Amino acid sequence: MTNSSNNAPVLITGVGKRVGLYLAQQFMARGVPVIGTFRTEYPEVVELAEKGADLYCVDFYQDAEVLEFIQAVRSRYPRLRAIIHNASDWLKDDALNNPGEVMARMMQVHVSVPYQLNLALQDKLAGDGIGEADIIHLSDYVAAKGSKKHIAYAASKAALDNLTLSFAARFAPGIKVNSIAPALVCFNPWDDDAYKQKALSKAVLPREGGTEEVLATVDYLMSSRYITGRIMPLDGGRHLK
Ligand SMILES: NC(=O)C1=CN([C@@H]2O[C@H](COP(=O)(O)OP(=O)(O)OC[C@H]3O[C@@H](n4cnc5c(N)ncnc54)[C@H](OP(=O)(O)O)[C@@H]3O)[C@@H](O)[C@H]2O)C=CC1
Ligand SMILES: Nc1nc2c(c(=O)[nH]1)N=C([C@H](O)[C@@H](O)CO)CN2
Repeated sequence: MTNSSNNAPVLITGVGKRVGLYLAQQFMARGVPVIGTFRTEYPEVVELAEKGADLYCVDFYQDAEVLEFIQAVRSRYPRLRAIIHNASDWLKDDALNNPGEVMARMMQVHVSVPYQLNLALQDKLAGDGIGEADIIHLSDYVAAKGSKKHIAYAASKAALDNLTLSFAARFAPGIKVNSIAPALVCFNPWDDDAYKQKALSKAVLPREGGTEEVLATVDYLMSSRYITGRIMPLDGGRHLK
């Protein structure tokens, strides 16, 4: 479990809801400073800021906002303990009646922004010892399998996993870089029973993994000093069916 030993903050993208919000809340509860990005200012975002999180409203589809965020972090923080790239837009291929725009958005939020943040903040992350700092990419089981209705999304998550390989090699030995590839963490409010039963039936462990499992995997990776360049499955045994 990551506590506030040297008090360097953890940077988490997409803290407005669900996984990102849970990770931010849990790190804050441990006394670990949190830098977070959000797009929509939900009440939970306001609450997180009131508890001391340093939050920035950043739409990753706006390049200027991304660059402004990078400059703000670089000017305010001498060190970072970790960067957790959680922000994600789960667009179907027919979402915008413009496949080119869908692909552009998927590559922007899941690949270009993590790429820019990793390069721009590497010197803030570099630890003194071996593997003392972390970059964690939230990927997806479908990066390796594909998806019939989220082709662009799955391709962008596969590209994100390729960033894991490249940055792990480039940033060693000070910084570990790994992906977490969940299958089913948590359903969305609009998911009906038929969808839920179909999704649950795809794994030999038929359940939602839960945000707690994502945090446990984050903690495992951050406590390691010997795992890098790996895609950590979190999928209930999807590959066994
Ligand atoms: N939930 C699951 O079962 C699974 C999740 N994953 C992955 O785990 C991670 C967390 O999942 P989950 O919590 O469900 O994700 P959600 O889709 O619920 O939340 C993603 C967050 O990213 C933000 N975001 C989306 N687009 C942008 C953008 N253009 N600029 C800035 N922020 C943006 C959203 O902001 P806003 O609220 O304003 O839209 C939202 O707060 C994601 O990377 C996801 O792909 C993988 C497999 C399964
Ligand atoms: N950004 C998001 N990515 C994904 C989500 C989500 O809600 N937001 N949900 C899934 C599903 O859980 C899918 O894996 C099974 O229903 C995948 N990615």
